[in-house]
Amino acid sequence: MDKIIVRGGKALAGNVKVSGAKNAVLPIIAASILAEEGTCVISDVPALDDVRTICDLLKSMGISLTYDHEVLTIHASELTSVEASYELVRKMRASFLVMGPLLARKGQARVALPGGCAIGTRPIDQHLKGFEAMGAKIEIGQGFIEAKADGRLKGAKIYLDIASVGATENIMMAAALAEGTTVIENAAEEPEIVDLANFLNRMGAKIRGAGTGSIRIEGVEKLKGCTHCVIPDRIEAGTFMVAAAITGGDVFVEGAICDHLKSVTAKLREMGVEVDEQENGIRVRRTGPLKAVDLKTLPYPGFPTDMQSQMMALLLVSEGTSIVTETVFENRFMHVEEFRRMNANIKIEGRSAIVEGGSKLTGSKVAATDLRAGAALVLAGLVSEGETEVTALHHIDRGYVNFTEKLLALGADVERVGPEEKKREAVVPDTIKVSFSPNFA
Ligand SMILES: CC(=O)N[C@H]1[C@@H](OP(=O)(O)OP(=O)(O)OC[C@H]2O[C@@H](n3ccc(=O)[nH]c3=O)[C@H](O)[C@@H]2O)O[C@H](CO)[C@@H](O)[C@@H]1O
Ligand SMILES: C=C(OP(=O)(O)O)C(=O)O
Repeated sequence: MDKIIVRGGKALAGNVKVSGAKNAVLPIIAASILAEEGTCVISDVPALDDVRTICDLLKSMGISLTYDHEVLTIHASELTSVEASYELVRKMRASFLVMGPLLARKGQARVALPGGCAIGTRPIDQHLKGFEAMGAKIEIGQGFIEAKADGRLKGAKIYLDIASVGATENIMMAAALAEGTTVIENAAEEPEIVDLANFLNRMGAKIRGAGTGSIRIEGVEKLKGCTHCVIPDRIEAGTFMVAAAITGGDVFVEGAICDHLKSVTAKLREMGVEVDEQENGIRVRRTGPLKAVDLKTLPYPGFPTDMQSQMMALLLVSEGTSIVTETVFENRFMHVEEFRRMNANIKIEGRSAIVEGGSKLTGSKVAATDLRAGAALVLAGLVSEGETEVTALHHIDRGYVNFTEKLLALGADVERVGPEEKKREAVVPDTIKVSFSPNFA
């Protein structure tokens, strides 16, 4: 079993380059299924386990893919199967995003039920409601969801009860090939939705309003391959912003898009951290003490749930009491128990965690309970006394490219050890560009 070993006490300094966004690239790869002709060439594709999983899923459907220097080439015309297996959907819930494209292109799809995960039950009722409104018949049985359309899907007006990111994406992809116009109201507004809409429009779709609560999609008859560059990962960027702040460091997060990180920037500034928004990235510096602040997770442009645990690590070393309220996922406080092993003083009251700052964190053996929790434990380790060992790294590998190598290059005392590490073939070049051989072929 691999582990990350962190020895606390080093202030991070230097330049770190942000990789392409996991949550943008996954729906984009799913959307490539819609291309009946031509090739999709997607650049800045991060070498993540989740990317491998969705590529394996497309391969299992007869689609061929190649990956070289962060460029993924997809030939989706060869689509032969409309099924997504339990093994692949179980590994990663975003696999469910193939349902909309399959249904739109082939008129049918059979996708394993995604189920819940550590952070919540995560139902898919809004996705299904959208497909049904477009005329699909949905059946659930034997652990699968089967959807069938009689001919093309029909454009519809769909109001989402929750501004779900995944439902907005799945419906948008399905509607791209539907007959007539679809309007999604109370749509999610995340930057990843905009990136997906840009990709679809390059394929020939007619989508307007992505990034607002109302998206209008005029269905077209055919979509074809295109080229696209994925947006930088705002959550990875935010994680390194916190790494700079927690260690009292000075880090330039290269490639971070300031607009995508406004809520994180605002909270860091409230805490007394210097954040300098530049054209090609964000510089984060901290010289003084940190003030406690309250925060509440919300859909974009609110504070992202995917930054909640990293921010909690930072609040642990601030002066005073902070209240962190999680409104997006009902069970996203699993990291609290792990932080407590490091001497953190946190109380949970319903959907809020009362974080007492100022305790001296001590290194300990802890386990990642989800992707962001794993990153947050490493961040806490950077300022803990002694050695912290973080296990269950498969969570971190889902969403961070070369996490330890990037921290190491910023001066952290961190190493990854174990049998998996040997297989990863990671190289750490001067510039910390990706350096991974995922071998998708
Ligand atoms: C691959 C990807 O992009 N993952 C992101 C995406 O997940 P994901 O797309 O799964 O998140 P959603 O926006 O759908 O979920 C938000 C809330 O809506 C609920 N819900 C969702 C769909 C539905 O049909 N019914 C329903 O009740 C969920 O249980 C959750 O409580 O957005 C989340 C919220 O920003 C992020 O934390 C995830 O990192
Ligand atoms: C919750 C996350 O991802 P997913 O939706 O893929 O589980 C995340 O990226 O923090």
